[in-house]
Order: sequence, then C-alpha cells, then structure tokens
Amino acid sequence: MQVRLIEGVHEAGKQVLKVYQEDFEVETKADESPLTAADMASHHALVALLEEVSPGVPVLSEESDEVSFATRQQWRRYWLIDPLDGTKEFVSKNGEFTLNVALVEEGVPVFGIVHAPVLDATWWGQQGLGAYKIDAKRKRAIQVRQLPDPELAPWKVVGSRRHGAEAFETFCAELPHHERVSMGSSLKLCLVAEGQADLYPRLAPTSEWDTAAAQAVVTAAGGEVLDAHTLEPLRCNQQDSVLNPWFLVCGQRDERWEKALRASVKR
Ligand SMILES: Nc1ncnc2c1ncn2[C@@H]1O[C@H](COP(=O)(O)O)[C@@H](OP(=O)(O)O)[C@H]1O
Ligand SMILES: [Mg+2]
Repeated sequence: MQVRLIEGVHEAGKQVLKVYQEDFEVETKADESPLTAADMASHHALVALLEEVSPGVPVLSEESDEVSFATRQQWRRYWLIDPLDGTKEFVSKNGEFTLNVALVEEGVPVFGIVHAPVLDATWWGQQGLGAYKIDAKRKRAIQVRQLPDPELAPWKVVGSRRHGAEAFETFCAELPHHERVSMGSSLKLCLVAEGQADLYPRLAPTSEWDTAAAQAVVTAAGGEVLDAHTLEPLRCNQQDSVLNPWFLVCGQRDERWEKALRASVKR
C-alpha cells in the first residue's frame, strides 16, 4: 500500500508543479489564508487516490467542507490531508511547500507521507516500520539525532519564516548555544526527523492537517511532537476545533529546552 500511496502523492505533486511553473491566481479564503488552483488540484488528486486505496475510510482535507465533531468522533481511523502546506511559500516561489497525507488511528498519526515537489524529496514514516527519505530516486532510513553538547556543536533550532516570532525569540533567548534555521511548511518537522535540526518550537497556531503526516514521520524516526503546555504527544480529533495547541518537536527530551519552553509559553 505504501508504494501506491507514495506514487500517488508524487502524481499529485506533478499537478502542483504544473501550476507552480505557470502564472496562477491567488484567492483569499475566509480565514485570510491564500488559495491557488494547485491546492485544489492536489486536494482532488489525493482524495481520489485515498478512495482508490482504501474505499470507505473517511478523508478529511484542509480543502474539504467542514465535518462536524459529532461525525468525526465516530471515526476510529481516517485520512487527514493538507494538499498544499506552505501556500505562502508556493506563492512566493521559494519551493518550501509540501503535500501531506496522514493516517490517524484513535487520534494517533500512525502513518504519514510528506512530499516537497520542488525539492524532489519525500519523507514517510509508519509506526513500527521506521522513517525514510526518498530523494533523487534514493531511499534511506532516517532518524532523529542525539542532542549534541552545545559547547561542542550548537543545537539547531528550526522556526517558521512567517509565524510566532515573539515567543520563538523568548524560547531561543533561554537556550544554550544554538543556531537557527528558517523553513516553510511541514518541512520543519522533517528536518528534525532526519537529524538536520534538534528542535522546532511552534508557538503559534496550526491545524491538525498541518502536522499529522509529519508527526508520523517524526515519531517513526524516534522523535516526539509534544503539546508545549503538557509535554504530552499531540493527538488529532479530540475536540470540536481542529486547531493544534502550541507544540514542540524534538529528537529527545532535555531539561534545558523544557526550561526555555516554560519561559516562552504563557500558562
Ligand atoms: N492563525 C492561524 N490559524 C491556524 N493555522 C494557521 C494560522 N496561521 C498560520 N497557520 C498555519 O500555518 C501554516 C504555515 O506555517 P509556516 O508559515 O510555518 O509554514 C499554514 O498552512 P497552509 O499553507 O497549509 O495554509 C496554516 O495552516
Ligand atoms: Mg497547512
């Protein structure tokens, strides 16, 4: 099943690239976020793919009509997709956008694919099977890295290009020696999954479809995606709202970043 899914996500990625390479119009959604023909082409391609691969399993997409919590609560497993995460990066043409497909079971993202068509890179992970990166037609296993001694090698902290700057600054001010990297979309979580970054504090809003696929990759790679208040793993489909709490992605827990988090998260 993974092979067909990855192939299908790549096909959807090609449709996204076709729009990317042409002149496209940008609409503004009710929540002021941008929407392009690429978001919708990817949405339709991914929904068709998932209906083909697993008929009867519900699909919730950022671009679907809203589904009531009363209905969603009945779903033991469902597909959760963000057809184009990082639409602002897409519009500004920096390549840092992704297609995201997650399988959620009992609130836990157990399988996920994140695909970045411009970077020609795909990350996928599955509970019990590990995490992998495919680029330039090469597939390799990935895992989070051990936090280095910051005196010897700076911690690498990844942040959004556009969101949550103030709390991010407070967090970083409390950290030992570190370097920062900016990145768009769910690629930030993938950097932690493959050991290119140690921490991604997301101290700003996101929705469950923004994170579920990459959370599956991070956890399969040995890391965690934790609620910034409780330090419990993020779970999907637990409440009416599809908004995530503020969260932090890490390879491993450490008292030094937990202290920085307490300083930057209002309780
Ligand atoms: N106020 C808000 N509420 C919910 N999600 C928000 C938000 N502001 C930004 N986001 C989410 O953050 C994502 C982009 O994050 P980043 O800038 O770090 O890449 C957006 O994904 P989309 O591009 O899929 O809309 C959007 O879902
Ligand atoms: Mg998104």
